[in-house]
Amino acid sequence: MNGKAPFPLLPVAEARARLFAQLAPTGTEWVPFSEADGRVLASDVTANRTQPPFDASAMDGYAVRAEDLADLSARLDVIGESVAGQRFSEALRPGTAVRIFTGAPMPEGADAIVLQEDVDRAGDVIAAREAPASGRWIRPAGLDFKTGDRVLRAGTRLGAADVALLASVEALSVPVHRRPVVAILATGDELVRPGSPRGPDQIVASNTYGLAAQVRAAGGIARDLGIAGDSEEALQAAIADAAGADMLVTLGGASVGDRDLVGPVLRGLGMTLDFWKIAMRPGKPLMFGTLGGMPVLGLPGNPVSSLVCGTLFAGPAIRRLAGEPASAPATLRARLAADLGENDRREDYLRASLTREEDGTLLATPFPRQDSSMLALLSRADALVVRPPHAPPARAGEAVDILPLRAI
Ligand SMILES: Nc1nc2c(c(=O)[nH]1)N[C@H]1C(S)=C(S)[C@@H](COP(=O)(O)OP(=O)(O)OC[C@H]3O[C@@H](n4cnc5c(N)ncnc54)[C@H](O)[C@@H]3O)O[C@H]1N2
Ligand code: MOO
Repeated sequence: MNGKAPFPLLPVAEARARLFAQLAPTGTEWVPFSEADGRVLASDVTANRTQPPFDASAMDGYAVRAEDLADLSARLDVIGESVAGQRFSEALRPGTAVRIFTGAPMPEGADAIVLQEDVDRAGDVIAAREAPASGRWIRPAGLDFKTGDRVLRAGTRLGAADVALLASVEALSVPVHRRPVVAILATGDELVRPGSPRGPDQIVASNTYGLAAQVRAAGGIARDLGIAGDSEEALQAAIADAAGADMLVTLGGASVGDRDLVGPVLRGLGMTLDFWKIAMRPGKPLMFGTLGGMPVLGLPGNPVSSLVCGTLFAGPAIRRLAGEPASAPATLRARLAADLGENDRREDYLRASLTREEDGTLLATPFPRQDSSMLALLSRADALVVRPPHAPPARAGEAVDILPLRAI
């Protein structure tokens, strides 16, 4: 040690709060409801109709007056039929029943359904084996929603059920946030695109593609700015191509080496630096600032560091730009399958596999190697085990927070 105090590192949660503080959702556009899945609502949606629009049967059977069947020796005359799409137009008189099917309107005067399985029918006369209570198997008008009900909230990312609901409430077009355009710039003289000729000391660039996948998963549009060499001129020219994007993500050149020029060049172009270096492993050299109002996130170049920072910062930032609420990725609880040593001052995100015990408990096995260059290991990981700064040694069996990386 040279005796100097270590460079202060910003806690992960504080870094994310500072990032969110600079992000505003994109503007609004209208899309047909049928193309709205994956988009984020810019306004609440209210129902333009009532569902069901009438009291409806929930079962196939007979619409009756419950009081007529209080005595099971009663016989009821079947006087007609109500089907979905065509109601029985008369009212039910005492001592009568109407054949009815699921979803069909209840005839006036009927207050219960008796299931067809509970009925003996001879010609047009029925006897019930079960006495239905008043209201049984009836869906009252408006059970699902009524005209004017708020059925979806602004900030909701629309899924399959939501799109079906939009159809049902006849919200024929809906206001959604524009998909944020995220410019991605890889940096480094050593990098070449996959499939391109390369020299013996060159590396295939991979981070752009992982980041682009994360951008799309978060609802954004990835704009690939290519690879800039490690010179001020190359970086300046490439950064100019980010004009008009909603966010710029740079990859690599974020650390302290002589060729780590991304921060200095951005600051030279007028970027206001918000933070650089956070208490996280991998991902310590993460940088964030704003350039002419555009948020700029500088991710470290190590492939695992890039993608873990993408998961923890870029993804949530893009979701926020796309109109979702500001929130950290959700963690789950799991039990450790192995002992872990004491942690240092950086919040640790350990690549791990997941299995389930017989009772359903998740069991996380951190990989023995955690080098932030090892993409094959990240691809094999099911989750990241989160270890707070200065966590004491942990024993196998202890509960820990995990961040799932794939559906479990
Ligand atoms: N003296 C110190 N050295 C380093 C420190 C430090 O604090 N002091 N921090 C280390 C940490 S932690 C990280 S993380 C790295 C990150 O450095 P950079 O962001 O400057 O990344 P590069 O040097 O540009 O690249 C690192 C590594 O990753 C490869 N790389 C870069 N971009 C891509 C890409 N688009 N696709 C695939 N691979 C990429 C690059 O070739 C290097 O091998 O710094 C440590 N050093
Ligand atoms: O943060 Mo670096 O990502 O430890 O390798």
